[in-house]
Amino acid sequence: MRPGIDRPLRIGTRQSPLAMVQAKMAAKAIISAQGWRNDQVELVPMIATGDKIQDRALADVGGKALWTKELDRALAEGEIDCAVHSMKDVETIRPDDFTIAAMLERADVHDRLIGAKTIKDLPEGAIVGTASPRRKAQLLRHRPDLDIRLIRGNVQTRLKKIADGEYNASILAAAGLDRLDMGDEGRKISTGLMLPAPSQGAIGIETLSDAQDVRRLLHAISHADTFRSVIAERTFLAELTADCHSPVAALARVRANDENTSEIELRAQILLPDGSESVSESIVFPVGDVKAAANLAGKMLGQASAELKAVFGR
Ligand SMILES: NCc1[nH]cc(CCC(=O)O)c1CC(=O)O
Repeated sequence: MRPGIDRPLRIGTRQSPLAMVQAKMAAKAIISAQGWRNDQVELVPMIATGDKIQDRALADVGGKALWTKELDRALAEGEIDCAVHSMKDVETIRPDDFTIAAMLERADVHDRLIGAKTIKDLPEGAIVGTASPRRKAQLLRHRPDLDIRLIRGNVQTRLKKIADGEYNASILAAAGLDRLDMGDEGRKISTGLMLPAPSQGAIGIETLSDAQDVRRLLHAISHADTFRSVIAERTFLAELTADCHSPVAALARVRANDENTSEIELRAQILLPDGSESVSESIVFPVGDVKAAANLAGKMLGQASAELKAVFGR
């Protein structure tokens, strides 16, 4: 049975509005690359554990696995042929029998501030809602006076909480807002002020390592520069042994150098959770130099205080 030919290709996704849009983007890319009819693919929406928990920071409950566990099970048991993920929510270390076979071209990597024009413009002591240790630490680094409080829920819920005055402001990924047709919401925060999370803005599609036919379908739609950049960011993250408690930012991009060969620029930041210390570095290395991103992590930890090292278990 060839998926897509003898039966529909089953694409697993979370059920949240953002996940559904992203899965449809992946489906569309496969359909157009193969010249298929719409009914040759089928979306299989599933509820992730993380979607049911709204009152605690996910980092305190079980981290990124909350987003992938149910889809992982469905993939392993053959209920779906592939799973679409926000790469930002995918653990750095994945089961060996799974392969991230494609990434769609990365969207806007920036974070957006909702509820104020700039971080500077926020009133003294303003309440900013976020569940991200990275955004919290970065905000406090610029504005130690801010009152950072936990906010959960999907994008629509968060916007409502700000409109209702429960929070003065919040920060959301531009990619998610744009994909939900809420591109007018908020103001872009520069990457110099707020470097994004590793993998932000990237959509990945995972399948079983031995599913050669599905891997071929996915390979045909993969955006090579996005793939390389995100792998560099994830290599950096893995070397830090960071988890979702850890305030870490990383952003890579592929660019051409003077000799017209491709190189990767990787910028990264690690912080203490209260923003009182941060180490920022960047490197440029040839595409294919897989060790370089890992080396950057070692170099940055070398510059960190004992307290900051301890955040990464050193
Ligand atoms: N952690 C939740 C999450 N995972 C991916 C996105 C946005 C889409 C993306 O980064 O690709 C978001 C929401 C947010 O951070 O605002």
